[in-house]
Amino acid sequence: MTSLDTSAVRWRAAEVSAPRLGRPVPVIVARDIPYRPDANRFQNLSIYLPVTPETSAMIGAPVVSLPDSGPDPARGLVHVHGGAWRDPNLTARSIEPAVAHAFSAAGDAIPLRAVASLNYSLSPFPTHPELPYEPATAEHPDPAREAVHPAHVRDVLHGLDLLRSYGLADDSYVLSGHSCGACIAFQAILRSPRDHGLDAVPEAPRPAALLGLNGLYDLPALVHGLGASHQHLRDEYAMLLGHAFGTDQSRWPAASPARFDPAGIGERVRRGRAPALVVLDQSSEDHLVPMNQRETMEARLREAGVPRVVTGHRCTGSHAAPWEQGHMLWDSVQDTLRLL
Ligand SMILES: N[C@@H](CC(=O)c1ccccc1NC=O)C(=O)O
Repeated sequence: MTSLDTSAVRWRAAEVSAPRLGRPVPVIVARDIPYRPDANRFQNLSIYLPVTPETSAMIGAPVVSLPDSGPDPARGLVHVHGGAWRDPNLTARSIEPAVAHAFSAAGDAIPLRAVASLNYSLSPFPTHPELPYEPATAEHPDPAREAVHPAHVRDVLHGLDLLRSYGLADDSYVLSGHSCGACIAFQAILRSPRDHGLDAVPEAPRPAALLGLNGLYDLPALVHGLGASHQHLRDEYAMLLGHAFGTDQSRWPAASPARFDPAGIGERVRRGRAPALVVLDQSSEDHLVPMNQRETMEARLREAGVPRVVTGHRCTGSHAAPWEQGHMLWDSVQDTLRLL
């Protein structure tokens, strides 16, 4: 394997903000660290740290590890953004409002030592209002927007492997995902890298918990089981899932976390590859995702014998509100940390 040298990226001082916070919050950040040797523009991740005397001293230094967690079992958050596998305007930066809330407390009150947010290659989006991309007719090919499953989850597994090399250990972090990002996070943890065709990539560090927010888990049901409230989205979902998973719908169930073999999920929990805690939160006012996505996923996890499957109640309002507002995502993470 080609070795990966990410030391060209350096820690910097920056500010992040959230709609409900009166002023920006200072952070230390390393942006867009590539996790593949010949990374496209989305094969990278960003890491945010609270400002402390130790992290301030890192400004200007190359990124070679996560800061030491010290004696306290402070934890990390790793996030996988949404955007229907296709929206180039929805990136790893969508975690910033939640980071602002997380790091707005003073010093010792901050319960996280680091937040990492992953970008990953996207699928074509020919009908995007400002940035349409259709590989067949594109003037300039853009490999970063031509991913088809399992390319998205492979990217995320490579990103988690880079974080492992930086010191991310088993049980040291919560893995969260919003919308399709929840799908990808669950695909990455509830199955092995080998199941996704990655023989050379080790298992991801085990998250202490998985947190799914307004998540997509059952792909066939997004076309054939939307229910009356979301029925009008049927054609849109058929199109976007066709780009992300291929138009052969017989392949969609095997890619759906809510349809993974329960015995296989149970086995991964017993072998210590999947967490004993999963929190699923779905806004009942979400105009893009019906409640049955969470319900089906929850039922499958219970059937698989995951020790604690908890329904979160922080997500309200629109589909994007949890990350746009930041506080819902952060409250969900805090609830999850309290359950550990
Ligand atoms: N602007 C986004 C909206 C979106 O994220 C989305 C749309 C339909 C169903 C699910 C969505 N998000 C899941 O990641 C898009 O249309 O790609």
